[in-house]
Amino acid sequence: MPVIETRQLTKTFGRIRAVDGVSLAVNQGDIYGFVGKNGAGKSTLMKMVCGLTTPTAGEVRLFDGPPCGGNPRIGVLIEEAGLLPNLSAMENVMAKSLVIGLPDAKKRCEDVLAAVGLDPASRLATKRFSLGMRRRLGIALALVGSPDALVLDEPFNGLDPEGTRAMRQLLMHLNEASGVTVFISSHVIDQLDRMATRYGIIAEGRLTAEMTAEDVQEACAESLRVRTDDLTRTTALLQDRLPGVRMRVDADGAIVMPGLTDSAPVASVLRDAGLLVYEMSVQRRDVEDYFVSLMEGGRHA
Ligand SMILES: Nc1ncnc2c1ncn2[C@@H]1O[C@H](COP(=O)(O)OP(=O)(O)OP(=O)(O)O)[C@@H](O)[C@H]1O
Repeated sequence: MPVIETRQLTKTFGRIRAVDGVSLAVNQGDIYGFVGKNGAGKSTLMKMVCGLTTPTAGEVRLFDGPPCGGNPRIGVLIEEAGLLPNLSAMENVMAKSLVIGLPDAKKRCEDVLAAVGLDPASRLATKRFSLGMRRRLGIALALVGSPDALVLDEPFNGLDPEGTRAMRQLLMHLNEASGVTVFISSHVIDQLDRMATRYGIIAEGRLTAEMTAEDVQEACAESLRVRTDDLTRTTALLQDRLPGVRMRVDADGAIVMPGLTDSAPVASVLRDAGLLVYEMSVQRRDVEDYFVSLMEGGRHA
């Protein structure tokens, strides 16, 4: 079941089409990594999902129904809305838990602050917080109501590598242990790698690709790359002689066989057929390079 669904969602600011006809579905149990360069439209889409801004066109559906204001089943971190600057971290989460009517609020607030690495006993006003501390508190506020789903816009911004790792682990634990669905944006693919179960790529307001973590693994797996003087014959021959081997053809006419690293059987087929081999190499595509190419607006190869 889709927890979050957008249908042809569009937002324009004057002539800028910040989000341009995006239809995506975040399913129950997904950690959906929403990836795009600065200004690609991630925050604008997430704000529409959370009802913080109205769509110019299209529709948002939450839990298979129309969105209702401030849905308590969804915890949100978008920019820094909601921090009370003169209050401490504990007072901030307590304020939110009173608004949503949490039972046993004090214990829940202490637990959630500890989980994000903030001291519940600290009296420091949030206006004195570093960017990383504000991010942690924002995540605590998103979590305090034990939501079924989280919408997190660039949650790792301002966190150091150790803080990023701890936060990733926390989110993965919530997903695995409690089935919390996570819709998370980032322009740094490294932050989502080995965490996201699915990805959506946004470039200039458009969803240019959607894929599973397995798709990414396959696209970036070690592959044998072969280029000969006759692509059609080579493809037919390899399909015939090496059944079960997956193949794709790259833009330069090379046949790429993901997962195959032993060149001997391929070399022998090509030699017997008298084909001229221009190139035969084992290559591995860098995950970051792959995403950068998709973020530029390229299609999912
Ligand atoms: N309130 C606004 N008024 C005018 N233009 C806006 C407004 N909000 C966003 N935009 C424009 O819409 C486009 C998408 O912006 P958005 O903030 O959604 O991108 P983003 O992918 O979240 O970027 P970042 O990673 O930098 O946060 C950008 O061109 C931005 O300048």
